Amino acid sequence: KHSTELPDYYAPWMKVAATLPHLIEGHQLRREMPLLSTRYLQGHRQLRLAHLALGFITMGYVWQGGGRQTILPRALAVPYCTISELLDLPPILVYADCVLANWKKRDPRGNKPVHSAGNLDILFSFPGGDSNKGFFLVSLLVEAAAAAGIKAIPVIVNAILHHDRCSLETALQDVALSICQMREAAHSERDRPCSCFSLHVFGTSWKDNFLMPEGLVYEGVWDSPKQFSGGSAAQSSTLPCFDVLLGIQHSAAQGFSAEYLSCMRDYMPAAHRAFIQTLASGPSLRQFVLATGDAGLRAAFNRCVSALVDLRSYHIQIATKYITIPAGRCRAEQQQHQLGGCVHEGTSVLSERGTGGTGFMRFLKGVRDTTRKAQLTEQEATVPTH
Ligand code: HEM
Repeated sequence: KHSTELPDYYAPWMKVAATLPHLIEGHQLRREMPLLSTRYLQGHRQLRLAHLALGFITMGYVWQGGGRQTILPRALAVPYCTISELLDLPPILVYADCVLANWKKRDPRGNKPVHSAGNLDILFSFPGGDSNKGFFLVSLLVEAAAAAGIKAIPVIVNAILHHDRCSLETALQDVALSICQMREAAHSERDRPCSCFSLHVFGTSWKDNFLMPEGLVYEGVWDSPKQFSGGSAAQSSTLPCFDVLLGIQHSAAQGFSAEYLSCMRDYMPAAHRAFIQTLASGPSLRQFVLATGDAGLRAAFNRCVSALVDLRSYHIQIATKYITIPAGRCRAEQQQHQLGGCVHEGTSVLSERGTGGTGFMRFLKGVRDTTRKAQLTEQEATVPTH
């Protein structure tokens, strides 16, 4: 069962996390908080919920003043790092927190399917109201659409091991359909108010960030400051799973993409990481399809690749709509009015974010173009593979 509540003992965390936008806007997020033990947290789901709540509080605390806060107080740092170690996740808000764990059913007893947006709500958010809620829920629906494709992966591996072409073709169709449905899930939510702007401020890294060149001091945990990357959908394990399945390697001409993407794996839940590693060390689907010389299988494989190219092309459009355009608008506003306030103070952080300001477009297009090159051609199929 998905956890949306912690034992009463943790009410101080849950209360602060639930009122975070209000506290940040009023600059009321302060150091004072009781140092709570982590020993009353039971099981993986409660640990994940606690990691989510402390992640939101930490990001709010650090960025409410535009990055002037470089020490995370002991009462936050100690339990946060203990929980992070138990989960094998870094002590920063990750995608697996703010998207995968950050939801509840509006009507828990109702009959509406959980995947319907109308029945979903988020647990925690940053200032920016419905806009960052939109980002979390859109991403969650895209993840839900990927589930059928991920479930087809073990079927594919088994089919390769047993030379079962028929099951393989059906499972590849399931993967292609699921990737198409990820795109549709993102598209169907296009009218939802969604700006990643506030998320890009409050989800910012303290790694390679000029505002916090040393990183963040986790008081009472480590003697020296630590650097970690902020939450990004690049930490989703869905597309890396499909990349590995289809033998798409983002290393070729793009050392930069490869390094960033492989670094993002450290921000995924341990089980997701392990799944991707196991898949990478298993039999090669690509080699198997080539070796069979079966045109039907090749077409099914290529439909998966095309669906992934379409998804990445659409993703480029949404990144433009939700990041490039709002960030440009905000910078222009800033120049005109010299605005203050925490969100605007954080604008400069944007240019240093993730893959680096406008550089992310080049990165996203490069990744999409490498995906396109993974199409199997008839000539390739006739070249002996060993
Ligand atoms: C409003 C929605 C979204 C926006 C604005 C957005 C924006 C971006 C940006 C700017 C990057 C560059 C890397 C970075 O800065 O960290 C990125 C990378 C990435 N995003 Fe998104 N993203 C969105 C939704 C999603 C969703 C829902 C998924 C998948 C479930 C996703 C998957 C990825 C992946 C896998 C990468 C790495 C590049 C790749 O493999 O194509 N994104 N995204």
